[in-house]
Amino acid sequence: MTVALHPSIDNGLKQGSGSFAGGTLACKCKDHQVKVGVKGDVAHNHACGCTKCWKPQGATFSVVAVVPRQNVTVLENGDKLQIVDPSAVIQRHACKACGTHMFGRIENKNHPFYGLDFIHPELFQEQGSQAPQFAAFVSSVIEAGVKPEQMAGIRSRLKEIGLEPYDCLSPALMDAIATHVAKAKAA
Ligand SMILES: N[C@@H](CCC(=O)N[C@@H](CS)C(=O)NCC(=O)O)C(=O)O
Ligand SMILES: [Zn+2]
Ligand SMILES: [Zn+2]
Repeated sequence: MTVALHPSIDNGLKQGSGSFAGGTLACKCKDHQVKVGVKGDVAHNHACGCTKCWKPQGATFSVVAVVPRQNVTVLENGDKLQIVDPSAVIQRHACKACGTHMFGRIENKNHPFYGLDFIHPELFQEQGSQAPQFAAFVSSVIEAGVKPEQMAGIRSRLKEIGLEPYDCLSPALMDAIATHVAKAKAA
């Protein structure tokens, strides 16, 4: 049996159009959906295995990407949003009714990723946003109940669909974090 990772990637990656102009994220409620507008395409889209990122029922990974925070606007039913964990680095704004995380925001101005919001591209009503590029925090799925002996199968399935598995972030993002830290230390 094929390992199920996430419904939007289990049948292979759907490549982005390369010219995605942005769109609207909608929560899973049947009515009074929370809607969030996003300008432009996403970046660093990836599968995340951590326990904090929102994933649909039955998924092992979330699919999450970043956009500039100034490109994110709550359009409808913002009164249904609440912050899941105000003490977390990423403040995830979720729909109180259906639990879907609509955007995650970093408020610490000294954080390497300050200025970027985290969103789940599967919630776009439109097609064509950037495809996932890699898998992050892969070992963390064990914290959510995956057995260690399942990990070889999970990593090999991720590679098969074209997502290099990392147990933290991708080298590009780890380099960006280290560069930020080095500059802060030098200042
Ligand atoms: N092993 C931990 C890792 C959590 C973690 O560090 N997640 C990353 C990727 S989303 C992060 O940047 N978290 C910051 C936060 O959740 O606020 C878990 O699965 O809960
Ligand atoms: Zn909802
Ligand atoms: Zn995560």
